[in-house]
Amino acid sequence: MYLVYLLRRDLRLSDNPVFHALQNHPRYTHVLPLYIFPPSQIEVSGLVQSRIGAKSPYPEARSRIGKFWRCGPHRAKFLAEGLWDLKSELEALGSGLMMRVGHMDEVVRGLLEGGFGKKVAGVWMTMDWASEELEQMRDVRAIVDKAGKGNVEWKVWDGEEMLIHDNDLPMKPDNLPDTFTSFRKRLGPLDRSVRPPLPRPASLPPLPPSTPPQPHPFKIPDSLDGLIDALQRPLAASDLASTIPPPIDAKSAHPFIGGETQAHMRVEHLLLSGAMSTYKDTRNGLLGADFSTKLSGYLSHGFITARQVHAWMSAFEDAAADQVPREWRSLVECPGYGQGENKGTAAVRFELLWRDYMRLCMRKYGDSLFSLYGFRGQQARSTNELPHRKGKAPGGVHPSWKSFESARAEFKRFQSGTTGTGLIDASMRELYLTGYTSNRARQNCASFLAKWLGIDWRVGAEWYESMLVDYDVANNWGNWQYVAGVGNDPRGAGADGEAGGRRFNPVKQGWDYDPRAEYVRTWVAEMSDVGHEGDLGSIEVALAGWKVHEVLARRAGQLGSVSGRSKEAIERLRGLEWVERPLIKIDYKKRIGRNSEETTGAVAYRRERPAY
Ligand SMILES: Cc1cc2nc3c(=O)[nH]c(=O)nc-3n(C[C@H](O)[C@H](O)[C@H](O)COP(=O)(O)OP(=O)(O)OC[C@H]3O[C@@H](n4cnc5c(N)ncnc54)[C@H](O)[C@@H]3O)c2cc1C
Repeated sequence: MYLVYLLRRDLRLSDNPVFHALQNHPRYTHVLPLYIFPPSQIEVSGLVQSRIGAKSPYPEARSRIGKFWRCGPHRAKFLAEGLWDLKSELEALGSGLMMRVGHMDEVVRGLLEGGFGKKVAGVWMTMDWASEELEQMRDVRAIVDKAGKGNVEWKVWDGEEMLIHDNDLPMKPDNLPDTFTSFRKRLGPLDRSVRPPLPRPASLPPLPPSTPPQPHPFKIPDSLDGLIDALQRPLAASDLASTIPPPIDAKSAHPFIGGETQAHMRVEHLLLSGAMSTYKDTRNGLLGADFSTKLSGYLSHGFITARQVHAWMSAFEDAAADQVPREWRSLVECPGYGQGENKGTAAVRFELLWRDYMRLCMRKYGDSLFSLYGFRGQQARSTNELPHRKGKAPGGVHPSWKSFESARAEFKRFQSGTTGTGLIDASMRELYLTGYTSNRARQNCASFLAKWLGIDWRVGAEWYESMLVDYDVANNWGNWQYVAGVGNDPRGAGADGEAGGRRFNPVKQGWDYDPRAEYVRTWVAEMSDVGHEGDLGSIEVALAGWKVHEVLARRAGQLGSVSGRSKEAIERLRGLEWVERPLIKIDYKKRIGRNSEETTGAVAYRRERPAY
């Protein structure tokens, strides 16, 4: 009796309910773990066999509005690494992983009607609440019912990807409060509500003795490098690559390899190095690998679960060394070991709850996750608020979003990091080049696009979907909505500002979080020398390029006080189109200390307009 286990975002052995249940299973003699590349979500044409005339039968996997690749090169690589890791871990247990291309229901039909004959007695998968994934599940179920003729067990397991299990929530997802704070308050102390993770299986049933081949025209590569190449090759030609000058000496904040093994190593590193304990103080950082956990990519692909992170932090806090993998025993020597929850571990849990909350919002609001007026639009409709009639969009959101069509050129400059606003440009270039950018930078970029440029925020969300290594349906679209003022942010759609609600002033945020313009200098090659000596005038230029003339004029009589390198770097900016003509000039004046503008010490800020 064979079982087919369809994997999606549960690409791990430990804390996996299906693998857990399959140890010594009485019914299934053979199990086929199967990963299917969905051609609408990831471009599969690179997996076509290189024969003359061979062509992918599927349309390109592009986004709805901006027509970007839905899965860009960074995530494609991270996914391939994770699949390869899972494959070798499964092989070590006497099992394996089969990879295929196609619509999930087609592949399952092929196995039930052809490949395995009548030997398949079960098809299992884990739950995923995103709308495309729900549809996939419905389609597979229909095939199992039809082709299985009642003889095939169909089972959908809880994916266990939440920190708090559904059954332990004090409310049903339909009654989820519309603010995170109310949700958090209703949960009570976490320790009682997080279930322990499931152990890694010690053994698994073997693969079926033979597995049907991948149908023509596709071929699954037999090496990790081959798989990465096949997934990245079709994505290669991008006109942005020629627009973004390569940064000098920039190091990715996300140099990590995909997969469960690496995910565990990352948690080990965070605990051993103390980075988990200092997280609260460092989390708004912009540069380096350890200012935040960088667990998002591992969580998004299901290489690790939130409750594993919680459990390992708890083991560290409670001096329960037997609860962590054996190799981590040097944990006992780390500062903070056995001293209970600290500021850092509490803050990580808090963020993991945000993750749960975004998932629950997706369940509550379904497809309005992707609609222009978002959750607020749906809330307004359900309360019979019909503000459109009064010339307003639902929930107080300003209605005049520019469409992608009408704002193509502006969007291109946003994408390529040539807006003229330093923090935004650095982040957009970092995203394109590495697949990662910090939460602080994401908030600013989303606010810049949606609230300052007034462009349809969904195009930004699509671009993030394409570029992010850690793309996650609920987190990405939910956070974009939140910042755009159409999601569950109580201050999101107030009266302030033309586009409605709270918005970040990216120049002020630059001064607050990148006060020496190191982040801008790292990613914006044209700015690499601007401000490197820490003089405030050139930092001002790095953060708000259009200030170049003002700063040079201010210094006309005192240029001797600025070194040649800094002065030349600023002067070189004068001819640059995107510096001279920024997309928008956002006002912010820093109050200059008494000692002169060259002071780099403590500074006071004056708000020119509401900024957060
Ligand atoms: C516009 C925008 C788009 C985003 N898109 C994504 C996305 O596609 N995938 C994604 O995982 N996160 C997304 N986030 C949330 C957040 O920016 C990332 O989770 C975080 O930057 C990842 O880095 P980290 O793992 O070091 O996070 P840490 O700061 O170390 O946080 C720990 C974990 O908590 C969770 N988390 C942290 N912040 C949030 C948040 N605001 N909402 C939900 N969960 C959170 C993540 O799982 C993260 O790994 C987005 C945020 C914004 C503002």
